[in-house]
Amino acid sequence: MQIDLSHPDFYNALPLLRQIEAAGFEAYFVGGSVRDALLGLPIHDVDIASSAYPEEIKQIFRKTVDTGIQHGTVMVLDHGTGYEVTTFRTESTYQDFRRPDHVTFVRSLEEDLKRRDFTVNALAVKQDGTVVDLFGGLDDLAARRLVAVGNAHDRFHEDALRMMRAVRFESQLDFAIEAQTEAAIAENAPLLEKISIERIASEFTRLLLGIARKAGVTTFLETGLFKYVPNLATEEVGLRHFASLSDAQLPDAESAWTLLATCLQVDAGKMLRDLKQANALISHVQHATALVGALPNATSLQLFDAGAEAVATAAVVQPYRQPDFDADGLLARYQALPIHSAKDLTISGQDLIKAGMTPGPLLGKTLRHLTEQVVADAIENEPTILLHAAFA
Ligand SMILES: Nc1ccn([C@@H]2O[C@H](COP(=O)(O)OP(=O)(O)OP(=O)(O)O)[C@@H](O)[C@H]2O)c(=O)n1
Repeated sequence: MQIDLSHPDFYNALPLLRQIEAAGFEAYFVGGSVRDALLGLPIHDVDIASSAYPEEIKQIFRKTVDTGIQHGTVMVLDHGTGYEVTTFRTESTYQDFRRPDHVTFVRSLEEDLKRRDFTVNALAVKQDGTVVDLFGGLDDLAARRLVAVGNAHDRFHEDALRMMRAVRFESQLDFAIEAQTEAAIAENAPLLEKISIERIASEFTRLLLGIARKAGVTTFLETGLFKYVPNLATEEVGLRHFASLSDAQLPDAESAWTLLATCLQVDAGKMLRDLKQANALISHVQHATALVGALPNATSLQLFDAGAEAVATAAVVQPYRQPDFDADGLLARYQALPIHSAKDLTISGQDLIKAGMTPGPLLGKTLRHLTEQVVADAIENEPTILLHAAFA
């Protein structure tokens, strides 16, 4: 089987593979880019695996950076682009079920491929485009099947995150997880407790954004993986409800978490803080969740307080909960608000002080009160009217 390597990400890296070969070593494209190219999907980073040891790679190329040399990865700089070249390796002791404690470099491609997670991720491509398929990955790709390489229990004991990767790939690629692999996930699900929350949450977010979200969430439930994720462990009913909604793909993490939080009826802020998500995401989802909870009869003030981003997210999310919801109408209502920020008031705190108000809590309260009245269209956003209302 040959693969077309005309995609610029592969094509531009071909001289590197040739140079490694010319020095007497093997070099292949491996991992997700090979899988995605064969599926006709856009590819991201190309990974190169080689029989050359890191020190040998550094001798072959003039410009290199030691990005992860203890794990065998050296970045080769070529015309301003960096390519990660990783030495074939095996991992021998796996005490924390997360990262290999000990990496052993090997010269054999087979040794390297057999420690990878799934057969579709264990394909290698030579510089002439020949696909090396030692574990049936091509058949599994064609059948859209996710199968652990070798013994599934061993693969999940080596790295328990792979169980989350399985449900993520199920959703992202619309693959089915093969029965023995799925049974091994159900059996080993408690190992997830050893994995950092950030890594679990990152895979879960990708699951939420996949094209087969319903299937991914269902397997996440059926295998019991959910029991080992903070805040989701007690939410089986809400997760089932979530899985029953429209399967249309969600556009971004904000809408995904907002839809989930409203289905689970949990405090979105707490859930996302516990899952160690970024503050910007937490704040966005908190506002959007509050608004979605108030729809379809949200007041102008609720729209104003939610803000543009959260209103846009609510307009995306609500139709999943209520298919006949008028999302455009919601956006139009927001656009039609007299102001969109307290800064849009035609007077400022300084103006109130100049007019005789003492700086302090009353000033803030007054500005808020004026904002509320303008948003509700009770008074006009006009300086003399606002000043009059402030001292009324
Ligand atoms: N827990 C893991 C992570 C990665 N891999 C192997 O390392 C490759 C690269 O991993 P990564 O870049 O994390 O994921 P991809 O499979 O490339 O998928 P994506 O780019 O969609 O994350 C995988 O294809 C797989 O062969 C693995 O065996 N076990």
